[in-house]
Amino acid sequence: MISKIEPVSEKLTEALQNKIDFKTKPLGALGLLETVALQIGKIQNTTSPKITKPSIVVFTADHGIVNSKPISPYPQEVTQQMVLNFLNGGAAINVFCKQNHIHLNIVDAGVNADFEKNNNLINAKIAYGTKDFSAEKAMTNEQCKLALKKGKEIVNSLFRKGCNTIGFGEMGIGNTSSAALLMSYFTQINIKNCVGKGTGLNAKGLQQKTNILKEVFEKHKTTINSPIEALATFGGFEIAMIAGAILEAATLKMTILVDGFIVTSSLLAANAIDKNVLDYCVFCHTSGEQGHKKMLDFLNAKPLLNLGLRLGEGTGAAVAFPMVSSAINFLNEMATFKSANVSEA
Ligand SMILES: Cc1cc2ncn([C@H]3O[C@H](COP(=O)(O)O)[C@@H](O)[C@H]3O)c2cc1C
Ligand SMILES: O=C(O)c1cccnc1
Repeated sequence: MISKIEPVSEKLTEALQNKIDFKTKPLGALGLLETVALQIGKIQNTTSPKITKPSIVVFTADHGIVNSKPISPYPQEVTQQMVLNFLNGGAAINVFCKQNHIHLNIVDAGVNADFEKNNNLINAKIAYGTKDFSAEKAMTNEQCKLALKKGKEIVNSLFRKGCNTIGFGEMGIGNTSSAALLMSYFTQINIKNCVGKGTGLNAKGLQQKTNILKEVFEKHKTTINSPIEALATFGGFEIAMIAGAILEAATLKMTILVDGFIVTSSLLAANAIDKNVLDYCVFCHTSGEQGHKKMLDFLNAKPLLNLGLRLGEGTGAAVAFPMVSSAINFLNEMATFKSANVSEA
């Protein structure tokens, strides 16, 4: 695949670093906020970056494996019920987006239900859930490519409406299993070290899930020859759509707010397609799902927060957003030693 994502420009790196260093504070004293300010300055290729129309898009879909194997404590219908909860404003992501003035969009990427027409729900349904990957590939390569394309189109449309900062979230009962399989494939970490408790399995349930996913991984691993085939084999529609969304956001030089375990599994696929994508990623938090820290280490990422969140929906991105705003604001608004008449070291 030809790289469409340009690496960030280094043209203003020195000017940005000087601007950061001349602010009225000890050198480096704003820690990771300085790293984020420098990164977004490079992404936007300006020493005065701005956040415009910050948005989070939650992609939702169902997983065939849920109805055949005990990999999640919750039943499949929770996915569709949560979509209605998102539309009614009652989920965690609704609360945090409202609090932080982030535009929220919900996408049906492949939920096993039909929804009444709703202006707040984008219909990008590929199918009524994926196939059961313990028996066959979760989706065809064509469905996977379609999911990537729809993810790209959704981001492109938000970009055209003025959004330059975007986070992604997901909802899909069973999707920590897909994410663990993708993690093992892309990082080469043994599947047993990728599987976690998800929505809250006990020790016995975790052992069961691990055994099931080990078998699934062994069944398919030799038939996968590309990142797209990995996504198609292990699913789900929301994860593939987020991978397409991430690739488009980076192509358009948007700042990407990376959420937790599931979204980072999409990023692993996007990174395998085009590693320049990482230049555009701000890592928002370390999820409580045990594999996430290892994913982040694989990507050399230093996330902003570690709150023990293990929810998904984009909540880590929404909660970290004010910190990203702080990074932009100190860069644009703080006085310099000279302007404020403060003595330098
Ligand atoms: C009520 C509820 C709300 C959620 N919001 C996000 N998830 C999260 O949990 C699911 C993945 O965990 P597993 O693989 O164990 O099923 C995903 O839907 C994810 O977004 C939720 C899960 C539940 C139950
Ligand atoms: O970190 C996540 O994205 C996550 C963790 C557990 C359950 N659902 C999502």
